[in-house]
Amino acid sequence: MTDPRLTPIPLTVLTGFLGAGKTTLLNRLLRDPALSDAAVVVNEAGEIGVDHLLVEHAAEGVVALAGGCLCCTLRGDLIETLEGLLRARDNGRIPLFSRLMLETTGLADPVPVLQTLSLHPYLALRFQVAGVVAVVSAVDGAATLSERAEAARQAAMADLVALSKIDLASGPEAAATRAAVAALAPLARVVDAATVTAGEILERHDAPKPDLPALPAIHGSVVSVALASEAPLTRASYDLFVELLRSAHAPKLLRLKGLVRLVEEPDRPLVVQGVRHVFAAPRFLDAWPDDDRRTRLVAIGEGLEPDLLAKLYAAFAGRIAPDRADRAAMTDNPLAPRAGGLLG
Ligand SMILES: Nc1nc2c(ncn2[C@@H]2O[C@H](COP(=O)(O)OP(=O)(O)OP(=O)(O)O)[C@@H](O)[C@H]2O)c(=O)[nH]1
Repeated sequence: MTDPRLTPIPLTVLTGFLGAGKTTLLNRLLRDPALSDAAVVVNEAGEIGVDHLLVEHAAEGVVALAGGCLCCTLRGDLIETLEGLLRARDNGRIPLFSRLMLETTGLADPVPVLQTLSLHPYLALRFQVAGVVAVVSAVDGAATLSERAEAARQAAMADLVALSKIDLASGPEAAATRAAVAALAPLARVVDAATVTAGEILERHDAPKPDLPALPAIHGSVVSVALASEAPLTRASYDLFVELLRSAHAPKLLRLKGLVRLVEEPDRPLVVQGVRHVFAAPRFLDAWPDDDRRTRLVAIGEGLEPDLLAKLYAAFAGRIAPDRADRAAMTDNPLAPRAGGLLG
């Protein structure tokens, strides 16, 4: 019998522009038993990774994080991550996963990713690319595909295009997105990201791919800015910060995401999800996903100025929470009774 460790592992590349809905789709798929023994690699842009914290995998599931350059050239971190996963699997340190889902960054050029997976001597032996799934937002897909070279290349290399946010899109928006997808990826199957099954995603796809050369650093002037702070923010400070960020940087801002520690709810993080000017209603996770309880935000945008953003953030993150100030004012009040008094 052949050693199961040596059978090539089917690998599905999940790509799509910033905020298109890759993690949302992945989380839904990971609830399907067909993916119960899948490992997940999240390739993240920027210094602070938050995406992997938002992937809801089963407790024993394997989620690895590969950081790196915004455009993800798969040279460096991602290769090391994949090699490390194989080593850990072969040594029995992690479960013998039978599939790999690789979520690329929203700015990834998928061409070098696919080239490396088929040309790297060891990775090509151990993995078999089963398909490329591109998530495209039905709301602004047509504009994104025409304005962003990365998004167009992601769709062009896809075997299957999953249209997300159909629930939010108007009829004309969805129709324009479908037309733009059909022009770029005429052979790809187009499905609804909200209902596509794990089986459809995982089946082996062999749609011929256009012969595109890899482009160097096509993300151009897109910058990723990481903001983090130890002290919790008040809800009011957070809301004001986001409001100012939106009004001052809206045209440049492509994505804002992260976890926020609030004074009012320090034991569970607020999840922030903004895609261009559209911000989802913030929701709380039940608990912090790891030991790091700092507020961690990542802003990605065209020509963002990291210093300006950091100063804006510091103005709010550094502010003393009003409830503490009130308390201090009461305890320091010379007229208040001392021991056993007002505040004990
Ligand atoms: N209404 C609606 N919202 C969606 C849908 N898909 C994604 N979203 C929302 O869009 C935002 C971005 O979704 P993500 O899944 O994080 O997008 P992503 O492609 O993983 O983002 P990056 O990794 O930053 O590129 C979140 O607020 C999601 O809840 C959808 O089909 N319908």
